[in-house]
Amino acid sequence: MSRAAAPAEIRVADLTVSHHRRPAVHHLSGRFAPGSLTAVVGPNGAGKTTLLRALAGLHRPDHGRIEGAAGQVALLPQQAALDRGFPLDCLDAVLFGLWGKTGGFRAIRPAARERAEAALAAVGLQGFERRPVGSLSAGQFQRVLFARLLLQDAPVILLDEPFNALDARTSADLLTMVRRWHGEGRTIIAVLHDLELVQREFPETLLLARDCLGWGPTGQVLTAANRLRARMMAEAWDPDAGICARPDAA
Ligand SMILES: Nc1ncnc2c1ncn2[C@@H]1O[C@H](COP(=O)(O)OP(=O)(O)OP(=O)(O)O)[C@@H](O)[C@H]1O
Repeated sequence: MSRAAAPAEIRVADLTVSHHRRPAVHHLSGRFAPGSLTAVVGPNGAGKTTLLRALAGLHRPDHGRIEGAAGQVALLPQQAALDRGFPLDCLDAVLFGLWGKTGGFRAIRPAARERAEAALAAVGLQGFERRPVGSLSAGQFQRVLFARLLLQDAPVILLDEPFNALDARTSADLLTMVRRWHGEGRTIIAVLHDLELVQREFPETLLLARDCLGWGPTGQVLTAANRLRARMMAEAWDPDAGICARPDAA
């Protein structure tokens, strides 16, 4: 591992997370081992983003517990969830990753600025420091967000659809960074839709369709039967279901 502390095990116990009291993640229990590389897959609306946000401490569970995640997580949000309309240049967007630690740009030290410049260079964006983020292509912006993760140097990295809508070259470069982080002993949890990529690169998989349909070695989770079940549960999704509709729920 480079500089980050070794990750702790993350344990999820009977976790339910809701939007407007309707569960998006329902009674999930399991563990992410330190240094594991896990794909979170499932149909649209399965609760994948909600789970990542809960792990990052951005969405409070209404039932159950998350242990071991607090203070060691960095999150790459979905690009679609980000507003690129405000006037921010690439260097400041990377430095924004330190916001929680510094409390504002005035407190940014020259050493942090140098590390942010080095992070931009590491993702192939040397010379982009003063470019407004609003002027970047989707791929360039994703590189900026990866530079921010580099600067954050967290033991646990959460990635929400990190390769969505990227060209082959950008995806390959960013996948190389994910492999490197994994090689450094960090815990990586990534929401993905490309099941071929998952089968090739991710040893562990959590298959979610609000309820957990499988969590463990990818080959054992991504069976044809489990994938069919996930699709059927997505089709059966009832937006008006009450909280904790599962009959055997505690
Ligand atoms: N802010 C919100 N307000 C109300 N409902 C929400 C909100 N965010 C998510 N939901 C609902 O919670 C459920 C899970 O959404 P979530 O975004 O976690 O799914 P997902 O698996 O990440 O989907 P996708 O693959 O489409 O990104 C969906 O039914 C969604 O409509």
